[in-house]
Amino acid sequence: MARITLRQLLDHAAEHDYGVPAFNINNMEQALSIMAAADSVDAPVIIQASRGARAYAHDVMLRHMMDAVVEIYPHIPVCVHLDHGNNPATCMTAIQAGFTSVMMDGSLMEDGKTPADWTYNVGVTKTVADMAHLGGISVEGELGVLGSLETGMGDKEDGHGAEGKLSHDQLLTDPEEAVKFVRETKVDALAIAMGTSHGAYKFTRKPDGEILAMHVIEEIHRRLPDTHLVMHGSSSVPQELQDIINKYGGEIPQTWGVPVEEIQRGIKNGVRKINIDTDNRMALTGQIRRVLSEHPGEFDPRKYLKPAMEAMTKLCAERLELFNTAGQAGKIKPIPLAEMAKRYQSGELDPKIG
Ligand SMILES: O=C(CO)COP(=O)(O)O
Ligand SMILES: O=C[C@H](O)COP(=O)(O)O
Ligand SMILES: [Zn+2]
Ligand SMILES: [Zn+2]
Repeated sequence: MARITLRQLLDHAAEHDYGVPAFNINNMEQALSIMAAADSVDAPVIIQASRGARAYAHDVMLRHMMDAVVEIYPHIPVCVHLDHGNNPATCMTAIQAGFTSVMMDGSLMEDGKTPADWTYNVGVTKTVADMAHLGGISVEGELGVLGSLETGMGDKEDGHGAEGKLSHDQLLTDPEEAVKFVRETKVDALAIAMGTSHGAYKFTRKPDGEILAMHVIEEIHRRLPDTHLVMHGSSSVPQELQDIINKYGGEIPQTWGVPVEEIQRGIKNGVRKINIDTDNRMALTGQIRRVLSEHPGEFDPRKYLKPAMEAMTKLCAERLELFNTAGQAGKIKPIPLAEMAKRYQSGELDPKIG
């Protein structure tokens, strides 16, 4: 039994100064690629599924897939997390499907596109935290709206994300409000906005402090040193993956992601969960394009999916190494949900705010 809660995993990461990538999955190939990477470097992992992934794969399939990976790799702690839950019901059904952690993203309304106000966000997030903690399940909240500081636009690319132009204030989490938010909701982890966005088109140039506001993370960490921070939209969009896709018929305009050094700087400042989806999508697509273009007669999916999985495994293993997640799996013994529930009840896991 190696399923672990987000809270236990991030507490361990904070204690030992590392970060944990949260990789998105939609199918078996992605799940197996992540696990092969985690196994190769002895790292715990967070596997997350969005609402879109749940609709694509079906909750029953996801549940059995997660059972399968913990059975295949019993020594690897796996946190199964809901990415961007849009309302309390979505979070509750994820818990029923075996997720050990949920994100209640109250930065946007239920429609996933209208920026929400403070009262709404605190209300839904606290509701989910109160309920989930009774069962020992962890909760991530979000304060601030993800979007580009270059254009003021939210990210619509993945079907969720703010619509219309956002103000600078909305795009940068306010450190004072972050303290209040964590105190009122008792979330286990806090996603913050500081210029990253989902998808491949994050920045039109290599980001500096103007458009990737790492100083906001440092400021929040100073005020909330015991809160686990989450960076969304943290794909690096490596040049070589853009190149390979374009070499084999793709058309990805030149773009920049979040440099790994910036994520490492975040990890020194309380970032414990780093969300990565796009990089893996690109790693898979690059190899599928290459194989189909080099071997146009090929029609056995394994012939292109296997190299695709290898590329994804390589990318995941690199991130696990660079975030210092590697080598930590063997040091963690997952705490059962019932025991986590007792710890929440006792107040032991309440946010520590000075
Ligand atoms: O934040 C993410 C999922 O919640 C994924 O971000 P990327 O699109 O940068 O991979
Ligand atoms: O938002 C985060 C992930 O990139 C998931 O994207 P998705 O909603 O297209 O599954
Ligand atoms: Zn997304
Ligand atoms: Zn996200």
